[in-house]
Amino acid sequence: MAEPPVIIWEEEVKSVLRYMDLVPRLEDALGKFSRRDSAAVLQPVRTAVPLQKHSGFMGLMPTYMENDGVLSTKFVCYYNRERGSTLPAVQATVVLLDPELGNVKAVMGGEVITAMRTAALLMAPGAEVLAILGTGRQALSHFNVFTEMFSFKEVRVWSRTKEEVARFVRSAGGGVRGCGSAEEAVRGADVIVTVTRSTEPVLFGQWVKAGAHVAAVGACRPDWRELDDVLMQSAVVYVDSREGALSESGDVILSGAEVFAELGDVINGTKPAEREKTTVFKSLGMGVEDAVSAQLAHPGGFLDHRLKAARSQSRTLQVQHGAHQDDRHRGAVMSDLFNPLQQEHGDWISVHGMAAAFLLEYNAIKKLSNKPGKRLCGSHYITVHFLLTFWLGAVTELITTLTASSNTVFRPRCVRAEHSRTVLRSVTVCSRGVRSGVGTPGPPGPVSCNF
Ligand SMILES: NC(=O)C1=CN([C@@H]2O[C@H](COP(=O)(O)OP(=O)(O)OC[C@H]3O[C@@H](n4cnc5c(N)ncnc54)[C@H](O)[C@@H]3O)[C@@H](O)[C@H]2O)C=CC1
Ligand SMILES: O=C([O-])C1=[NH+]CCC1
Repeated sequence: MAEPPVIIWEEEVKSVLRYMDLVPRLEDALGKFSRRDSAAVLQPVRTAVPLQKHSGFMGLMPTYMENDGVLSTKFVCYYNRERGSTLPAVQATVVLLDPELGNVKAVMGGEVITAMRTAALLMAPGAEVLAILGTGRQALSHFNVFTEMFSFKEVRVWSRTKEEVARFVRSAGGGVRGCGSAEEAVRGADVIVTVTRSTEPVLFGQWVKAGAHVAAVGACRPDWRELDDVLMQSAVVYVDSREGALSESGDVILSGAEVFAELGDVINGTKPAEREKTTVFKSLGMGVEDAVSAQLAHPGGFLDHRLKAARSQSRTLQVQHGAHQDDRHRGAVMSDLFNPLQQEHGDWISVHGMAAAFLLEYNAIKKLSNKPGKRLCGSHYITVHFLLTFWLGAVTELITTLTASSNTVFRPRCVRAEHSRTVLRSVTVCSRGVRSGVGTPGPPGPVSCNF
């Protein structure tokens, strides 16, 4: 008998998903998609059911990743709202199924997934000025990921009303310049993100600096536009899916622009990233992006430990969002390395590790001291004590941690959180250097680091 489906609310998804985990998986998924290997990714073009009365669509986005055993679909409703409307433009739910039995395993809030996986595709290392047109949900997720991964000298934002701009500047927590016109925002910008609900162009080629990168995220219907013909025809155009762009993107279809490549082609190295030229990435969103995001966040998935921790109101949330800002990256790296490290009582485990270390040390010193003519005292004793405590402490703590979080009888029931927030911190810092090959913290490589 299949288990009943688990419901995972938006707040839970939010506390589990992090760009550090998402980015490499999206990169992998886009690469697989562009290889058109049906056992890797099977993803038909989104089916859009018109919701005439409400000026919207319901999109159905099924995806099957046979090799990875992932079957999912997203239901997403997206709207062309009236001016001044405060209703959301996008509402989404992701459903994960068991590909063998066909039962629903999890029903998950899809809005955080949609916001994060869309923003995570748009990276621009080396760029100095970022301009965002639009101040809604996607605008904020793009701002968050860009400023988390890169350091822009200037971030500008424009929207249709001063109030919206002011609200965005407030919610972004400073470091953003509100602009009075779209032109003012984009002139001279290295990266421009269009995240509006507009159905007419809001960005014009004559404003765009040569060599800039434009990420066009809105305009997801064949008769909706965000970019004008001049820009579309003069830029090198990248898309997420060729089939998708040719059936859904007004910017591509109505401008007659040629699609140069999919992002996955660039990831696979089969098409170049034309860094010197003006580039447009026309994003429409793909089911496979939702599938890998949902797979990460669902029970039993790679981040299961975080989900459990989030559900039991663990301290994980404090590590992620709270006082320990610098632990955000470390925490993610830690979970990459030792996943699934699941200690809610990390300190409890650390104490056991330390106790084991002291026992070993006691025995070692006793043995040394018992050798005839080799009695330890004074500075020798202190040196041996220090070395043994340090190394044995680190090693035994790690072994205790791994054992306690393993799927064996040695794992105590109470063990649920990510790691000790005090004693294990030294190990966390070390592990970061080991993984990245460098000693200093830093973000991972971006998905489309190519622009
Ligand atoms: N490519 C993708 O994967 C995805 C695309 N989208 C699309 O991104 C766009 C933004 O989505 P959200 O941020 O969720 O919407 P939202 O409603 O939160 O924000 C929309 C923003 O666009 C502005 N806007 C609305 N009409 C405008 C117009 N005529 N001219 C200029 N600005 C206008 C609003 O003032 C607001 O700042 C939508 O078109 C949505 O369909 C959303 C999710 C994923
Ligand atoms: O991929 C997605 O979820 C969407 N694309 C356009 C609106 C929603």
